[in-house]
Amino acid sequence: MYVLETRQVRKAFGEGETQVEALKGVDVGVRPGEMLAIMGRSGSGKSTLLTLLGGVDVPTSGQVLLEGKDLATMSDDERTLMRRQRIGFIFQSFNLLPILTAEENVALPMELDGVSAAEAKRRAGEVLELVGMAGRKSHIPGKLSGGEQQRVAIARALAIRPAILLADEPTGNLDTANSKRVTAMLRELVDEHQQTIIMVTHDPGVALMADRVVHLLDGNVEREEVHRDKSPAVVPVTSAPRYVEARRK
Ligand SMILES: Nc1ncnc2c1ncn2[C@@H]1O[C@H](COP(=O)(O)OP(=O)(O)OP(=O)(O)O)[C@@H](O)[C@H]1O
Repeated sequence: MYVLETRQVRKAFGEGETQVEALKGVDVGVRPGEMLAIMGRSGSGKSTLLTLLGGVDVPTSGQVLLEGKDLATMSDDERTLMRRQRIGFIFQSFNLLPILTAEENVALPMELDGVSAAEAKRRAGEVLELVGMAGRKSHIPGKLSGGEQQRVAIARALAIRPAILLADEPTGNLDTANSKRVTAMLRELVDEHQQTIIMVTHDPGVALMADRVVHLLDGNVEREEVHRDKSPAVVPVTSAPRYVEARRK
């Protein structure tokens, strides 16, 4: 059972001779408490796929199902609400407001969503603690390292307790040390809090931390690598290799 999945998703941009088919019939899904990485060279369709998975855009054909419900059957308002309440987004650029403290950056979207200031502050404290930033909650982004800023952005995304965290190149702007710290933290969210994560990455080291990696090529799934099998029917085999590479039919 997948929390979020695509079924034969196609996405075309433009018309006629200038039409680009960014996705050509993609099936991917993420299981509860699984970390799925999406890789592929530039232009292979990764960002387009993430946009569809997050309900920011709709496919030309095929389905995107969140907990079994087809996003295309929702009205724009319903889809926006679903996105605000069920999906957390993080990006390569941290998108923090420079004049607000870490705590205020995390609390603000909740307050805009109608949560009281006191409750937003309480929840901000909780998620900043979760990402190891409780000690720096009064700092403005300019006083934080890139890795710390990304952790604040992750806290902001987690504040709504999202069913899925979607990450577009979360380590793309970070040096190696910070990239490792942020990736380890995402892994911890999966292992200790069963957070479900889908992340697009170019970095094979980051992808190695995922349970599964889907490789896209020219708008199709090229292959899938399983590092840790999170399917319910798995029987542990002690002699199994560290990961199994399965070519798709
Ligand atoms: N809004 C759009 N209008 C027209 N073409 C688009 C649009 N968005 C994406 N495309 C095209 O769809 C294809 C897939 O793009 P996409 O951004 O999903 O790839 P990507 O794998 O994320 O690339 P990158 O790693 O460079 O971000 C590309 O050929 C791109 O030019």
